[in-house]
Amino acid sequence: MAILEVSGLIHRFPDGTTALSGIDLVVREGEFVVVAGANGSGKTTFLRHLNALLLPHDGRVLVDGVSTADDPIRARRTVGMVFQDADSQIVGETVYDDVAFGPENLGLEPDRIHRRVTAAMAAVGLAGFEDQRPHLLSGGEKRRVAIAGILAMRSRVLVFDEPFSNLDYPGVRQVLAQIVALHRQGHTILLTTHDLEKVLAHADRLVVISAGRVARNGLPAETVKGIDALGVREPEASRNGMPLSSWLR
Ligand SMILES: Nc1ncnc2c1ncn2[C@@H]1O[C@H](COP(=O)(O)OP(=O)(O)OP(=O)(O)O)[C@@H](O)[C@H]1O
Repeated sequence: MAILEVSGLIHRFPDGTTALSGIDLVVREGEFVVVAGANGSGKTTFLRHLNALLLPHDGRVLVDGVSTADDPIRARRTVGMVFQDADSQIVGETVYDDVAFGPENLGLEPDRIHRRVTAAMAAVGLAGFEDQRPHLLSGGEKRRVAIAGILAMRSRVLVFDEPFSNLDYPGVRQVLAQIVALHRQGHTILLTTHDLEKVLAHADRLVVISAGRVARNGLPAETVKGIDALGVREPEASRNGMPLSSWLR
């Protein structure tokens, strides 16, 4: 069953830049899709359409069968987004308040909010951080706070824009392990990265965007071959004819 159906999606910015020039993509519930592409190819603009932060100028984006233009609130509840810049996503004075922000906006009762926040924080390994100030956490911890925030919303689709940027090796491993665990629990995952080496072994599909269009779409091990021509580095293992390996092993 398709949870996301994008067809003929066009996005133009007010200055005339056409960032997306006809994206077609279907994502099934429970899939793990990696979206790659050179700088400026349109990845972030595309992701922002999935939870109705942007709306199509032409074409359509269906989330669980409903157009984002018709019901943006529903799209925002279904699709949770972890932005590249973790600081821009912090809204609470404490980690607890920050994670509680989403469920509070859903209008849930305090008891339910508390249960959801506690469960989400435990799931990302942040139990005990409740009273800390989010701005003072490390980059990896901030990203885990953002992940807890979308878990507390019970988002079925989790979208990560460059989740490994600015993280050290343990930080990458922690966030990657978190994403892989969420996929195993049944969440649909979409993730952009310039560093396919870290994640491709876990993905069901690789989609490459070039000049605002889907240039490639298929099984990771096949689709990644010769990808350099589209401005994305082919992992060393793939170049050498070896199976894709994971940073978690
Ligand atoms: N607010 C904006 N106004 C005008 N043009 C924009 C705006 N935001 C992005 N663009 C342009 O739209 C195109 C797609 O940008 P986008 O950020 O989606 O690319 P990206 O693939 O995510 O790039 P990166 O890998 O650098 O993050 C680029 O040409 C970019 O310059």
